[in-house]
Amino acid sequence: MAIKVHGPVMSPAVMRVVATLKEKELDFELLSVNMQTGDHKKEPFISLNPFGQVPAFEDGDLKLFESRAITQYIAHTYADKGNQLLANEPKKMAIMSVWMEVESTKFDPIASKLNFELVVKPMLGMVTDDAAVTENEEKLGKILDVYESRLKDSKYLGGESFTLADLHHAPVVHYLMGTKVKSLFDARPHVKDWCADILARPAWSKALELHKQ
Ligand SMILES: N[C@@H](CCC(=O)N[C@@H](CS)C(=O)NCC(=O)O)C(=O)O
Repeated sequence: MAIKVHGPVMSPAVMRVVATLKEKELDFELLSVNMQTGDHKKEPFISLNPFGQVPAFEDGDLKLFESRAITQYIAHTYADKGNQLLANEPKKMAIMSVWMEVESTKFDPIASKLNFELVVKPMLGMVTDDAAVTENEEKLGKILDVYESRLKDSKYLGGESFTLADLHHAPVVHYLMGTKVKSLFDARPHVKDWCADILARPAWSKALELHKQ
């Protein structure tokens, strides 16, 4: 049975899953969920994710939600397909997990808030809260200082090879690159190179092609 991803491809959390499937060269079906009409808060979607958020995911009889849990399932289950996205031994895996946690608990809340203020609100004709932008730019700068120091010593966050710890950042980094917040990434040379590297991956370009459809 085909892998199914439910959710709009413009959503960063959906893109996290789509990029992983592209890295793994897996076929999948993308099923749209109309968030404007609130379909993510109603049946049948709510049976797939009781929290009413995209994405939801199906692989045969397995149903999952939470994008980072889904990417880890894909990377483990399809380890022999496409590009390897996991570290290959327990200590390296633990370091990779550290940076996956950093992404989800430290980077993402701040970066997603900036994405909401600077990308989503203008798209929806809403007014950007400049004070919130300033406050979160300051917070993001401090987080990126830590990234800069990590990436001085290590090509990727999890180690010397690209892993899910890097991939999980790609969607929000992609959107922020089109905003004034890009200067925060560019001001830190190792962070700048890392962003260019993770966004230049063929799988990421293939995932972005879905935005055009
Ligand atoms: N932790 C969740 C977050 C998912 C999430 O925030 N999805 C957003 C779209 S990117 C959403 O569904 N927002 C609508 C809502 O929260 O009602 C994940 O990674 O899957």
